[in-house]
Amino acid sequence: MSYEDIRYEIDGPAAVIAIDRPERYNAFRGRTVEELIKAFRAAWADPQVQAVILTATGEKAFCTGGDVKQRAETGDYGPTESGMFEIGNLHKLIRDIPKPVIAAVNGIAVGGGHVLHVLCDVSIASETARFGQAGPKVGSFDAGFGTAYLARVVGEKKAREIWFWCRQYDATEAERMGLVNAVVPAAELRKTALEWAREVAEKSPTAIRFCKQSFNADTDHQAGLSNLAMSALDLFTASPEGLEGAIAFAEKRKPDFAQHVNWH
Ligand SMILES: CC(C)(COP(=O)(O)OP(=O)(O)OC[C@H]1O[C@@H](n2cnc3c(N)ncnc32)[C@H](O)[C@@H]1OP(=O)(O)O)[C@@H](O)C(=O)NCCC(=O)NCCSC(=O)c1cc(O)c2ccccc2c1O
Repeated sequence: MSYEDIRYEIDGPAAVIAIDRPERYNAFRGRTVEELIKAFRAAWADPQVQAVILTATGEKAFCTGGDVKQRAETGDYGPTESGMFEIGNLHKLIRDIPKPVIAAVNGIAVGGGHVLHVLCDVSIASETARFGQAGPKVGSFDAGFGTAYLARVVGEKKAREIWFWCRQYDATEAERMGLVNAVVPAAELRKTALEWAREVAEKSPTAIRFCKQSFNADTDHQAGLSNLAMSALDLFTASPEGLEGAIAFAEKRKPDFAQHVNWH
């Protein structure tokens, strides 16, 4: 399978999936999401693969969510083979693949990119990583799992702070709030993620599968919430208020949301 926006390789018992758009801080467009889905499905089907590592190329960014420049240009996240923007299906796949998914967060994880690492089973961060949500700054919101599951991870108060204030948190703060499992020097990130993959690969795959499905069962109702949020997002990101956020980002200016205040 050939990929343009990601890299896929097998390293020992692990499939390493890396988002490869460093010039856009590894933001995803529709094609990126489609390729990630293909890669996760390939990893699911491959009996040699006992764990998946999700990471990205370069030292700056893990993933900065939706490609805001693309959205400012075309009003959407660009063309795909299927004709659909399947981010909701990618979220479900990361949860449903019956193998542990390890996020190796090599840089900034923001917006929809932050949601991706939150959905992974465990997250290992480089000391240089930064974390946060950005939707309300750019006229978007990656709700569903992005809000409800985050609240399960860090608690309601912290999740609301993260979403409403759109601040950034360094790796030490992320570890303190239970958002990541370990923090390592940048140069040791891939080695550490592979060590975790090798260690978990020695365990019973069937026990792991049942454990993962059992953890998921408790929050699977959030998939319905995610469907609803994605439908709402389709409408909101194409609205004048949504577009103002994306266009302001592309024009490197502060968005003017004041004209859209409407509490009725
Ligand atoms: C991530 C930053 C905080 C980094 O700031 P910093 O100052 O370190 O770096 P720069 O701002 O100079 O960025 C360097 C370079 O990268 C480009 N870039 C960064 N992020 C993106 C991006 N998301 N899309 C496109 N390009 C990006 C940036 O323009 C610079 O390029 P130059 O050519 O100018 O050098 C900061 O960059 C930042 O705040 N980025 C935006 C983060 C963001 O708003 N992300 C999108 C949130 S919305 C979202 O993720 C989303 C998710 C979904 O699942 C959806 C589902 C359905 C519909 C919509 C969805 C959706 O919108």
